Amino acid sequence: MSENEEDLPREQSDSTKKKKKKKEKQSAKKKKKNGEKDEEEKCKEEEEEEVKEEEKNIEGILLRGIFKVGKKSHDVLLTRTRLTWIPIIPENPTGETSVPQPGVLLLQDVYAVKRRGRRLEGDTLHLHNASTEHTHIWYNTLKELITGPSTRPRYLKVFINPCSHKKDAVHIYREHVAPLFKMADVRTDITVTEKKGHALSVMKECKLDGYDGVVCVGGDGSVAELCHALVFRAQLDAGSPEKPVTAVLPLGIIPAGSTDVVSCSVHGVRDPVTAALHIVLGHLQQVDMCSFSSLGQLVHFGFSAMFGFGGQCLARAEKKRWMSSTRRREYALVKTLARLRPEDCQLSFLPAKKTNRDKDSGSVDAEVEESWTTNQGLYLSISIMSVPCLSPHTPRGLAPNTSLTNGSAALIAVGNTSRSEFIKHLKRYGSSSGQFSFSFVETHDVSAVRIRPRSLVGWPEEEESEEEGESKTSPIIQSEASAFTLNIDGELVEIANEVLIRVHPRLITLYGEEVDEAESTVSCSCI
Ligand SMILES: Nc1ncnc2c1ncn2[C@@H]1O[C@H](COP(=O)(O)OP(=O)(O)OP(=O)(O)O)[C@@H](O)[C@H]1O
Repeated sequence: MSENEEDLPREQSDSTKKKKKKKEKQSAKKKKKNGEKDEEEKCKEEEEEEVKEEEKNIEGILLRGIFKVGKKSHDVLLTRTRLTWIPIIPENPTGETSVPQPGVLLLQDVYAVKRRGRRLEGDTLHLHNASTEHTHIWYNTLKELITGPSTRPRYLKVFINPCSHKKDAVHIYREHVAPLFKMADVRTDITVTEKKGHALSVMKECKLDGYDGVVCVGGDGSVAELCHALVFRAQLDAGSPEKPVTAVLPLGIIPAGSTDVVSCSVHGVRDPVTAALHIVLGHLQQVDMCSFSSLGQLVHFGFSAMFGFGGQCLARAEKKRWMSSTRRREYALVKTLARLRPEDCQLSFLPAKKTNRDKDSGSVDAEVEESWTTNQGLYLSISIMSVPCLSPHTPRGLAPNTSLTNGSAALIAVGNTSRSEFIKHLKRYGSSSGQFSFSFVETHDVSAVRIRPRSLVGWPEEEESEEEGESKTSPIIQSEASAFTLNIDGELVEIANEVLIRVHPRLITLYGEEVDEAESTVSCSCI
């Protein structure tokens, strides 16, 4: 349990204020003339409501007792919604008495937390009483109140990717998360994944009935796999191969990767404790997702896709899996910039305002008329993002103009330009402003995007030979004109022919909340 300092409402001073307010209203009422009947009636109604509220507060006391908080005795009161402890101050021989300041804890915060900016931290309030019987009654009543009907999970399916980033996901879970789950009485069923696709295959078949949510401990790749798995499973269960179906279970993300974009977008920080506390407290946030399909076949569900620079960077990084993730990323960034080349493609999009979304069904199929805008040309980068994609590198996000639940995605298309201008554009993401104020950058709020590369040529010959002898686990980038690569939520995905991306409002629920900005803890010095 803890004391939430920011939320400390003062019950006593509240009621004094209410009485004062009541008196003021009564005297104001006396001054009123006969013609002001409406005003008078309104006052009367408000007054009655206040009296009712006060009565409710008094009646609502479930338990009352004397406990030691620290070294001092306190009068402790428990109602359905709060725990209040008022210091018992002995009367002063001079007759002067100071007004005791009560402490108040809202039960919605128990297992309770303190906020430090975006970070959530556990805190403890010890109530001491010598009587075992007395403390048991308090313990059981509190437990009953806290675990009553709420969005707090009681049983979670947990997936841990032991190979994420620094290979410390298991340690992060054991050290920072498991103790919080245990204290909050949350049971878990843990799978430590053995290979790529393991979480998806478990999710396709396991019984979901008993779980209140799913938890992913890993990086963006693991999150992408589980988000896809949750929506895909909902689609399977609903027998709806064509229409995406809203995921039944919420997903909690314990960040253990190198960038943790989705986690940052719903927590504002890369902090396993904050993430675990959002789960424990049942903070739910609905989030828009995209479906990626090609020639009528679903390829993936996800939050973001990058074509061109973002795809090329990831492809290079994946070939250097043996490097540390920071070095790998910097290497790929520098090398892709050095060999910057635009993609020749046809880009079509459906502006978001042209659609009549059916938010409840999570579908954009109810479009009034599909009025696509189509451009053909050379693009250095095309990004589609249904979430802002916050990270410590880009605190305001790669797509600051979109939000988690606005039902649309940001399309950011960067046309052909010089390397130096492109670098200027990239650098501005870190400083959070002006990244789109270039003549070669266009942004649109969209509900669908179609990309058709004109020629699917892959990498030039010289690069193929240079990358020889790399990790066997690297995704293969085909050099024949049969597929092109997309970076979908940090995962390399090959797509034959064209790709169609559609936004599906509120397709998934994540544990967390909408945040404007991520805590910036790193800076990239390589460009
Ligand atoms: N035991 C495993 N061995 C190898 N790969 C795994 C294993 N378990 C899961 N994976 C896969 O590893 C991929 C990358 O995982 P994840 O994103 O968690 O780590 P990361 O790539 O190091 O982190 P980041 O994306 O933040 O850099 C995912 O596609 C996941 O499916």
